[in-house]
Amino acid sequence: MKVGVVTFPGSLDDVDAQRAIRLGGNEAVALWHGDHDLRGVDAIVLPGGFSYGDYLRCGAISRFAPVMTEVIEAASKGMPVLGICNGFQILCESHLLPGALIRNDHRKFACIDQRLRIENTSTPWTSAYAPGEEVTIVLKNGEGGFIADEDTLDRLEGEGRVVARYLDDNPNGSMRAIAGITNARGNVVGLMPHPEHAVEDLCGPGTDGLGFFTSLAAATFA
Ligand SMILES: NC(=O)CC[C@H](N)C(=O)O
Repeated sequence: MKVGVVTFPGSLDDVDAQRAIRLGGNEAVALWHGDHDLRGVDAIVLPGGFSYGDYLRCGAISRFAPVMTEVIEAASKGMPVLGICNGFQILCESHLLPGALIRNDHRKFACIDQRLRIENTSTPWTSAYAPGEEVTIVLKNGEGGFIADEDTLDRLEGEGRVVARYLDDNPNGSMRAIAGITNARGNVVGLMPHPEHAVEDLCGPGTDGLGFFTSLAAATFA
């Protein structure tokens, strides 16, 4: 599978995402925020970082990058898209996912190894996990508090669209301890923690994040 990773000005984790994609058995393709085509990729990762310096709100300017027109169109046709942290913020700003990410409730940047439960294993990004599997991956954000109105939260829960939930302490005040969600079709996933930083034993908290990238290699979709 060819997986494009979009680099925006201020992206930080694009190279780590490319490496994780390769370790997961896929080919990584570098895409630039100013691109007008997706170079034949089968899936897309919007990586973490501080795109456009987080000005206005995290992800608010990136949403208008030229490449996002193509990403939004491809996502609406079913292409798998994973937004990690800043990428999750961009997906919410683009309205590919509901809700918003706001400043952490404790007002500090959080950087920790975070325990999560994977609750939806039917997406192309999470099928390698067992339902309810508990994993530990890195979390690092300043605006990671997931919020949505009660109806939206109930719909996400009712339709099984909460992909991952925080265990132990809620690190940023996210409503219902939500760490990741998917769209109604299940192809677009936003995740606040960083699976691409937990793919090798040499560094980080083990390899629990690798499943996000091996899932994709095994996925078949229309
Ligand atoms: N690690 C990240 O992608 C951080 C995203 C964003 N800059 C924040 O602080 O919330």
